[in-house]
Amino acid sequence: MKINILTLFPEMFSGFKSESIIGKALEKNLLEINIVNIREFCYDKHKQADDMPFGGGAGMVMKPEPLFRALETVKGKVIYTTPQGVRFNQKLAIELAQEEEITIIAGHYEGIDERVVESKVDLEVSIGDFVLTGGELPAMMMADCIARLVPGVIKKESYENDSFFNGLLDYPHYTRPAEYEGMKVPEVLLSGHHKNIETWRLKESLKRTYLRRRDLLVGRELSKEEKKLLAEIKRELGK
Ligand SMILES: NC(=O)c1ccc(NCc2cccc(O)c2)nc1
Repeated sequence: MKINILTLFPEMFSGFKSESIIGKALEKNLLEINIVNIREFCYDKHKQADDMPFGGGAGMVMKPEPLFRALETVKGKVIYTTPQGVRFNQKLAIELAQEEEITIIAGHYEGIDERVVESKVDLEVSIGDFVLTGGELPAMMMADCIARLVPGVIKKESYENDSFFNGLLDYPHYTRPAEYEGMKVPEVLLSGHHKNIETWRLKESLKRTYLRRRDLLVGRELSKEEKKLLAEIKRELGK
C-alpha cells in the first residue's frame, strides 16, 4: 500500500516516518509513505501557496494551481482532512487500508480552494470536532491508523484485541513487576489459566464499554457469554 500526503510542511513527517512501528514497516517495505511538498508546485516567483479569500474575511485559502499540479503526480482515492469532513473511525480506516494507494491532502489556513474539493477530493474526513492549525496531524493520525492495518506492520494477534476491532473497548493491561507500591496485578492474570484469563478480559472489556461508551453496545450483537457477563456486571454495579 502507498500513502501520499500533500503538505506545506514536509518536515513535520520526518519523525513519523523514521521512528517506531511506522519506521520499521517502511524499512521492511511493507508500505510506502510519500510526502509531497506542495510548495514545489508553486511556480510563481514568491512560491505563493495561499492567498486572500474572495469575498473578504480573515485568514488565507490555499490556492488551487499548486494543489492541482501536485495531485497530477499521485494516484488513488483523494482524502482531504478538514473539520467539515465525515468522522474518521476504525471502520473507515479498515476500508481505506484495502486500497492500493491513497492520497491525503493536509489543508492549512482556512482550508483549500473549493474547486479542488469539488473536482479532485473523493472524501472529506475529520478526526474530531475541533480546529487545528493545519491538517498535518490529522493526516499523520489517519496514516498511522491505516498503516498499522497493513499485514505485517503489527503482530496479527494484537490487532485482533484492538479496541473497536471487536466493537468493545480494550481490557486493562499489566506487566512486571507483579506488585508495585503495594498495588497488585489481578490474580487471574498470574494464574496461567487461559480460559479464565480470556473470560476476565472479555468481562473487563464489557464493563469498560458499558461504563464509558455505552453507545458502542447499542446495536452490537452480544454472544451468549457476553450477555451473561454483562448481567453479572450490572448486578455487581448495582445497576
Ligand atoms: N478536525 C480535523 O480533522 C481538522 C482538520 C484540519 C484542521 N485544520 C486545518 C483546516 C483545514 C481545512 C479547513 C479548516 O477550517 C482547517 N483542523 C482540524
